[in-house]
Amino acid sequence: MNRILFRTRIKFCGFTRPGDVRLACELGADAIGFVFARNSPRRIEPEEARAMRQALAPLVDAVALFMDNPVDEVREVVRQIRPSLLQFHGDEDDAFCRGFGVPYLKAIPMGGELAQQHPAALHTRYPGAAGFLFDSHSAGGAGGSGKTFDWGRIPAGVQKPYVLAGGLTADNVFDAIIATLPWAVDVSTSIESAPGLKDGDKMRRFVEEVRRADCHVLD
Ligand SMILES: O=C(O)c1ccccc1NCC(=O)[C@H](O)[C@H](O)COP(=O)(O)O
Repeated sequence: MNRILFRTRIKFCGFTRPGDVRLACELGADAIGFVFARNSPRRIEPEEARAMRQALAPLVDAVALFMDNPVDEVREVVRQIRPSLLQFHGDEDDAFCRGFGVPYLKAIPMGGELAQQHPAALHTRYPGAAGFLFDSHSAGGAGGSGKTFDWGRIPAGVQKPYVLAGGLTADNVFDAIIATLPWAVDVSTSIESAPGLKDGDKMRRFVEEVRRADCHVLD
């Protein structure tokens, strides 16, 4: 992909307060993630997510995140929130992920066996995916850990857009973008003061560093 004038998209994930959503949009987020995974400290109910959905600025995507949720739960979120993208972190297969009529991202656990496979295996296993999200958790583990993984493990030759996630911070996102040239970056922990509570200064610094990487001329 030609990176001249490329703009790395930014997804901020795990919101629980409408005011944080408004601020994130003003600061330049392209997508806002709402977590419906069970046992997550950032999990919200569909009713709460509706209020935050209304706080979204125009042209900013709402992403609904799941991890092995029952089909009825996903349906209910889709009905109430109307997300533009779904994100699946569990053992969901392509048929399940495609079954809601909304484009989806499949999270790939970089601590898990899928990470070792040839990219063709990812495409074969998830032909309907709009893209992949490489995150630091192991298979069966939850995201939002604040931990990084070895970016060198991202399979070369992935044909779909991919999102880099896992332990990104304002201090490492410049290097992460230069090293991996992702379509987008996704962050949760490092822009928080506590799980689910976002911090304006941390979000601003993160956006500034992504913009700095986008202005960096590659050799
Ligand atoms: O955020 C969670 O609590 C969560 C729980 C279960 C599955 C996935 C989860 N989050 C996934 C995300 O999209 C995070 O933004 C991504 O893992 C990066 O998180 P972090 O390492 O904290 O920046």
